[in-house]
Amino acid sequence: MAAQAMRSVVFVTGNAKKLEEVIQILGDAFPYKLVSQKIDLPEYQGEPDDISILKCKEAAKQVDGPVIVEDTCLCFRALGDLPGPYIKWFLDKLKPEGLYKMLAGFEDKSAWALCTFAFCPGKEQPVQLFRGISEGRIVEPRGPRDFGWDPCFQPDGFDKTYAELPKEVKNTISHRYRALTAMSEHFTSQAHDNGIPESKKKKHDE
Ligand SMILES: O=P(O)(O)OP(=O)(O)OP(=O)(O)OC[C@H]1O[C@@H](n2cnc3c(O)ncnc32)[C@H](O)[C@@H]1O
Ligand SMILES: [Mg+2]
Repeated sequence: MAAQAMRSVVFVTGNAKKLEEVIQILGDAFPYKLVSQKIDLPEYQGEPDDISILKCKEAAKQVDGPVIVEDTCLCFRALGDLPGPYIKWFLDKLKPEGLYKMLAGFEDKSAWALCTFAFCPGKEQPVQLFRGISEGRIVEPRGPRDFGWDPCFQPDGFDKTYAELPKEVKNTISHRYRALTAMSEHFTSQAHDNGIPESKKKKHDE
């Protein structure tokens, strides 16, 4: 099938590392051509679902076409799930060391990462959400510093932080992997329902 016959969708993010992981995780397992656009969307406040919906609607307005956005929260149980959607600012000011120290007075170091992908087919259209969660705990930072709070998040079942784990491992267990799997499955079954045979859905480079 010719590449131009494939519908494309714009992934809007200002975060190059997110984009890198999304491309690595999706591979060709997505029935749309993913095009990226770097736009720094507003950091909304509120509940994660509401934030993702607002963010996606704004992206659809700016792009004026089908878009995907993603929002990531890091929630500390001892802190009533904060910083949650505000993790970006906490990380920016405190760095991974400070995130770890925030829990010094608490026995419970457990945390969970939530990734929400939001899809909107166009301006003024409804938004669909796809979520993925990874459970873990906040530890003294270890490993490379190239992506956000990875050095201080140790996923359950592993003795390494996200930063220490090989990318191929993080990308098969992460909050982002789980959310992308949910989104991919949805669109793949939708493409199937629309009568596009399985063999044509994935082989878009032929
Ligand atoms: O333009 P967008 O897509 O919003 O990119 P962003 O960097 O602003 O991202 P968020 O608003 O979702 O804020 C999440 C924060 O958590 C960081 N982050 C997101 N996913 C991460 C991951 O898998 N590992 C470590 N840090 C991550 C990210 O760098 C931000 O500081
Ligand atoms: Mg953001």
